[in-house]
Amino acid sequence: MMLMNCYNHSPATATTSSDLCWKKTICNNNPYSLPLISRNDPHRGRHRRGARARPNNHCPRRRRCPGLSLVCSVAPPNQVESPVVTSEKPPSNATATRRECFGVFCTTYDLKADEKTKSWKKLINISVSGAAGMISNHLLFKLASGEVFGLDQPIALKLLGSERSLQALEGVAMELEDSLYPLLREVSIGIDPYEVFRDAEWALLIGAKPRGPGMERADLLDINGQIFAEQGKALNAVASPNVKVIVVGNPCNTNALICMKNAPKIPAKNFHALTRLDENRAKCQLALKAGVFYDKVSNMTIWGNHSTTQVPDFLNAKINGKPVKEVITDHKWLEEEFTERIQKRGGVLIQKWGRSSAASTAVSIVDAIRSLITPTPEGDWFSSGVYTNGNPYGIEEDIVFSMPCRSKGDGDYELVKDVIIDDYLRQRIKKSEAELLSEKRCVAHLTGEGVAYCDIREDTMLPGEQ
Ligand SMILES: NC(=O)C1=CN([C@@H]2O[C@H](COP(=O)(O)OP(=O)(O)OC[C@H]3O[C@@H](n4cnc5c(N)ncnc54)[C@H](OP(=O)(O)O)[C@@H]3O)[C@@H](O)[C@H]2O)C=CC1
Ligand SMILES: O=C([O-])CC(=O)C(=O)O
Repeated sequence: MMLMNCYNHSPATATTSSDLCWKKTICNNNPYSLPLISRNDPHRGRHRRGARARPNNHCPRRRRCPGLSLVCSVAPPNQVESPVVTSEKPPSNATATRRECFGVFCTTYDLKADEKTKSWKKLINISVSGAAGMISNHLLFKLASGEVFGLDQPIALKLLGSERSLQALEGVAMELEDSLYPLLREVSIGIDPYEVFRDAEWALLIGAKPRGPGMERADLLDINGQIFAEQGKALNAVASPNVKVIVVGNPCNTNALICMKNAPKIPAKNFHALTRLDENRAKCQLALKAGVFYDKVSNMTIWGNHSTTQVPDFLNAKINGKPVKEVITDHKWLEEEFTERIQKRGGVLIQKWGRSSAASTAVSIVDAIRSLITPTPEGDWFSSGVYTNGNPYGIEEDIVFSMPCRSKGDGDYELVKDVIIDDYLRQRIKKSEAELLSEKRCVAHLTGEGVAYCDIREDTMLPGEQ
């Protein structure tokens, strides 16, 4: 084992030289943000592999907190000017290039020197936004445990928060420290996406503003869209060129589109909007109705938007390898009750639980990742919100739409060709398509496609809204 780094202390927590190392993204206007240095630290002066040497006393340079670099002003939702979509890092972030680490994760080890770990794969970087939120609170521990990427895959977690959540983010990082996960080799926290997304191989974009009382869907699209435009630019500038991006924060399909459009260097195919929770919900309800365990339900597609227009496809789904309609003969239930139950499941849960699905969402993010890194079982598929260009179903191009996918386990996917689309399905797919097209018009100012025009007629809902 090689101990390779220095230790810094937060004024609030510094005790002895061998205590935790506290390095965090800091803000000019935050006096708490300049960490003290332990001059007694025996390891002072020995640096982490790949880290830049610091100025003489090891004090990290002050860095500027960029906040949101908005690509356009927030204008009335029906008339907004188009920004220039650029992949350049805004000048205000110019100094923010140093890698961060947190606490015990500032220590690095030579994995190849240890019998138990020398056969492990190369460490991968996973960036997570909204890392202090409810979903992340479940997800991060699953990632760290090895249940997602495997027990021979060491990981680095790079956690993105904001000024408002920085303390909470430290709490999350402390819990990760205290969990002693063998595979978790690095943790860093920060509020600058240009820092946190650096070299990311996976970006799990969870952070988003929830819709407040009286807020129109168009407002939500604009506010969250700006976050995802900024994060797209940051990914474009600093992430691994083949980074896989899973957008969870709502409205996730259009957020994924915005993110993708602002990251022209990253293949469009690499962007996903999470609809796996909807797929899981649909499998559960079909299993319940058929009186079988839910592992008997396969080929479950969610078509369209992660909203109440989504279409859970009972036509192509199977139970014990048979078409659902042969097993569940109450077709009225399938068309009406089942469909609406899935579309509104999130809202019912909020009524019972008082907050939106967090644990099951985290599980579905795990499922979504695993579906991309393990070969899809023969004959089956999974749902993901992906870019429609070149789709074989006649769905309008240039939107992010949930469709059936298969993967060879290499992180990539292909759309499934052999699905049946009848009039019922087509009509409903069209409705979700129309909704996504109108969402796209509302955010044209964020995708670099001109002046936004917002004509959302029905105020459609996220699954969690009623
Ligand atoms: N696709 C899907 O299937 C599902 C999607 N979701 C969506 O996932 C998202 C996160 O849910 P959850 O973790 O429960 O929510 P939480 O409210 O617990 O956390 C959300 C995080 O988003 C960040 N956030 C809040 N407001 C803003 C803002 N104005 N600008 C930037 N970031 C903000 C906050 O992080 P910070 O303070 O660090 O900025 C916060 O930690 C929501 O958008 C939710 O609707 C939820 C369930 C299912
Ligand atoms: O609406 C929300 O925030 C929650 C959500 O997406 C869901 O439960 O599917």
